[in-house]
Amino acid sequence: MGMPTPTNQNCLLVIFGASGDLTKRKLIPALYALWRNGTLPESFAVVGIARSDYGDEAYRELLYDFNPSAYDEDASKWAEFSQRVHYLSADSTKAEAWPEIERRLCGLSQQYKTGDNVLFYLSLAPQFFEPVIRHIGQSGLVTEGRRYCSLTPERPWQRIVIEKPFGSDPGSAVKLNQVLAEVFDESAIYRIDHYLGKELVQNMMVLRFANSLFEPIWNQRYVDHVQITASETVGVEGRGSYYDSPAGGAMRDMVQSHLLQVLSIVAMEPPVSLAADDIRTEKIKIFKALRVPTASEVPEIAVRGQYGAGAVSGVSVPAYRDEDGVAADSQTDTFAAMKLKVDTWRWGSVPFYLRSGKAMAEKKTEIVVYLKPTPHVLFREQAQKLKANQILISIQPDEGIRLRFEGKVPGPGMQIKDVVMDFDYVKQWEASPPDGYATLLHDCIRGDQTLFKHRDEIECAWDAVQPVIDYWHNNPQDDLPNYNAGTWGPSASDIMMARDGRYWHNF
Ligand SMILES: NC(=O)C1=CN([C@@H]2O[C@H](COP(=O)(O)OP(=O)(O)OC[C@H]3O[C@@H](n4cnc5c(N)ncnc54)[C@H](OP(=O)(O)O)[C@@H]3O)[C@@H](O)[C@H]2O)C=CC1
Ligand SMILES: O=C1O[C@H](COP(=O)(O)O)[C@@H](O)[C@H](O)[C@H]1O
Repeated sequence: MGMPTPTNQNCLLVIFGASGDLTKRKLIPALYALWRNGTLPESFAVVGIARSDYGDEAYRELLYDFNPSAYDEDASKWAEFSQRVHYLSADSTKAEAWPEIERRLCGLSQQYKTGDNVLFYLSLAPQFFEPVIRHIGQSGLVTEGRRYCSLTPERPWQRIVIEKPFGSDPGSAVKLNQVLAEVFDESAIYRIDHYLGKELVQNMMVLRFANSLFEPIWNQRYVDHVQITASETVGVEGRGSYYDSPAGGAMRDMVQSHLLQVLSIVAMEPPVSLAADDIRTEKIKIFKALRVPTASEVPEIAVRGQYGAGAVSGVSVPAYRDEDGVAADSQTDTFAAMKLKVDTWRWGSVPFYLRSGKAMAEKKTEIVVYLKPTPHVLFREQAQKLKANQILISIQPDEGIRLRFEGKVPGPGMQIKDVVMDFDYVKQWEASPPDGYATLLHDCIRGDQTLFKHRDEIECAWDAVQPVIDYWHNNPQDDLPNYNAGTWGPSASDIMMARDGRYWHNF
């Protein structure tokens, strides 16, 4: 974790799914950014594998043309970097493709002197994870005795990065973990969650553990509740058939993965050190402490939404059910909200409210910690107007941390109004936050698992949300769609908060 530092670890990066959106939009630009700031190893090369038919040069052109703005105005820099990027047309899910894959990887590792260090990146649809992992295991690329990750340059390593979705329910996640464990040691498995690469998520650790200001109040004695929101203005944007499949929906796509990860960092105990294992140990405890709801509790603690037609920032958006690949009577949740309890000494009865939705009024990802009122209200005449103190961590956009508290209005008398103290990331550092994929890829290459999910985190996260998913599956909702595109989601989610005497942070 932390600022990228030069690494002396050689590495051949093998991307499966190299013609896809993620590779073109995120992975190659992130590698280029790392190369530009000198944080890639000297001996480094990329080989992309997919079925589409390209030669090396045509593939480089494909990458550049997809996203020219990611590669500077200085075309010579891209030309220099891209010489390290190669392409192999092969169907990695098929055994017959593997002799050629092995031959090519061996050739490139000799050419670039990367030795036996290989980073496999599965940028594929989830149905291809298992066959490709098995083929990697059967190849000569991961051999017995080398299935570990090592920080010493002399000892070769092979690691695997696996993209989301990590399973679609507890059973499939356990199965995928088993298949991975047959080939790789846990210390060589990098389950990526791009939210953990976001600067303000990482800054949460610093906020909590490098300051004496926050930690003393970070508990059930002072915290009333915590809200974690990830609202998006986009709809499903061409991913309708995936999103509307049994593996899709906001609860699986966002809450089970990203939002629970964020929650674990908000809720964890201080680790004994910054070592990856120590941090992950504390996160795992939080995942184990998530209270698993019963079916009868679901209507009280969870809300499902689906958007109908509307407008986002003045632009018309069709109803979810009118998107390509979506069933006309779809029950899929494009919005999900859930109240969770973390059964630990620190958090007692403090509720954590999570919500995420597509086609909403605004794009924002934030954590808001609401503090309890003072034990005694001295300003009785204004008691009704006093607002809860809030610690707001804005993950994106407008990255920063804002404290909201009560202040005196200037002039005679004692008028009180809430004021904001603002740490604005861009103003403070005079730079935009780096892209999370650069941080995460760099960590994979240097062997730091801090920002990657352990198998236990994934399995417990599924356990916590599965009762809600099952309840929704067994109880179709006849009021869908129940929110218009461009709004803050279904009224049921406000009602869930109002039942607890609370409201969502919407400004
Ligand atoms: N795109 C994004 O922003 C994000 C994506 N992800 C995850 O990353 C992974 C990749 O996503 P994305 O790039 O969007 O997906 P795409 O559909 O754009 O790309 C998938 C890749 O898989 C290859 N592929 C398709 N069918 C087969 C097949 N039968 N056998 C072998 N290869 C096949 C395709 O190449 P070809 O047809 O040439 O073989 C292509 O390179 C997914 O798990 C996704 O959930 C996660 C976060 C964000
Ligand atoms: O993983 C995913 O994340 C994106 C949202 O990511 P963000 O960085 O823009 O907040 C979401 O659109 C997508 O559905 C989901 O799979």
